[in-house]
Amino acid sequence: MRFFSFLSSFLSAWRDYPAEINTVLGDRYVNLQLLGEGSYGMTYKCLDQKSGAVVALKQSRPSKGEYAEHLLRREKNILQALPHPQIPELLDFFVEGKHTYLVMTYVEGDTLEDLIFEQGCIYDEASCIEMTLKLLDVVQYIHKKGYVHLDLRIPNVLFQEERLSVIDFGLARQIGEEPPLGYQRNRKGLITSKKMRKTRRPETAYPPKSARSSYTAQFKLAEEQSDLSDIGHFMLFMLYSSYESEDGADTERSWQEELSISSELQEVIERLLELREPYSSTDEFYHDLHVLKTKSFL
Ligand SMILES: Nc1ncnc2c1ncn2[C@@H]1O[C@H](COP(=O)(O)OP(=O)(O)OP(=O)(O)O)[C@@H](O)[C@H]1O
Repeated sequence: MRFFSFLSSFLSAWRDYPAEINTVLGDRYVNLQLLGEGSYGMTYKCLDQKSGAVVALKQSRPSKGEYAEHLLRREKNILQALPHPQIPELLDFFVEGKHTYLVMTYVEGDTLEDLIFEQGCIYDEASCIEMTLKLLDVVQYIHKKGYVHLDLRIPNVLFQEERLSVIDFGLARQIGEEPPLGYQRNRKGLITSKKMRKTRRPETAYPPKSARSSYTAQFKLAEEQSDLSDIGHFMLFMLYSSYESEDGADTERSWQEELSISSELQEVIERLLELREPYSSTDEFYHDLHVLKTKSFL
């Protein structure tokens, strides 16, 4: 039994082996770099020989069969439905042999994850509010179009100087839509990751249990609140970048106790994380955050 499971994982790894650098995919796209490997596909940075542009190309994993193709087709439809300068534009989609390919614009910039954990950027209350308002411009657009992103994590938000972009619509759904059958998410990069522990926070203090449960739920509900809850975590990541733990303090404290933030911002985040009355809409949250921004610059 063990031998068969070993053999099957060996065969999957062999079939899914990423394309070599400089391989031409789809007779057109030259692989410059493997950007990442997800559960259902691999993403490459490629040179489009026809247009001369650098693009991002997602390739399905053959070992995941038709299901990987189905997920890429979904993502293609969603990108097509959301034309926006801060969302990747769908450029091409094709099936070749065992693979399905989705080609989109390559977004330059650093992810918020890199800015915090690799480059040591520090965000105070005012800059956290400023960045979140920028993110909300895109999120409001997505929601108004009738979709939810459902994966608004710090590796999926990129900054190029002042410009913010949102990527990875692989989990996005129409509001109210059921998740695609059989989908299992690779939950890497969540707030419980080792990276977050680098901040020397007591591990159990954050996130609060009720907030963590929305992450550990196998499927999020396709409603605005799911994205708002992600934005709550997004804001806490930014605010923890300026947190310094007190030497020798090993008592467990909640994020509310650890972070030196205004009571107004704390209340906003508690509403996002549903620790108190949740926001009834993204617009209501936007309004409150805008009021806070105006106050913090007075
Ligand atoms: N349009 C894009 N422009 C630039 N980089 C991108 C683009 N789309 C994805 N990436 C990068 O490619 C890598 C893999 O992206 P992908 O969307 O497959 O997400 P993942 O989180 O690695 O996989 P999964 O969501 O399946 O777990 C990530 O590092 C991401 O930053």
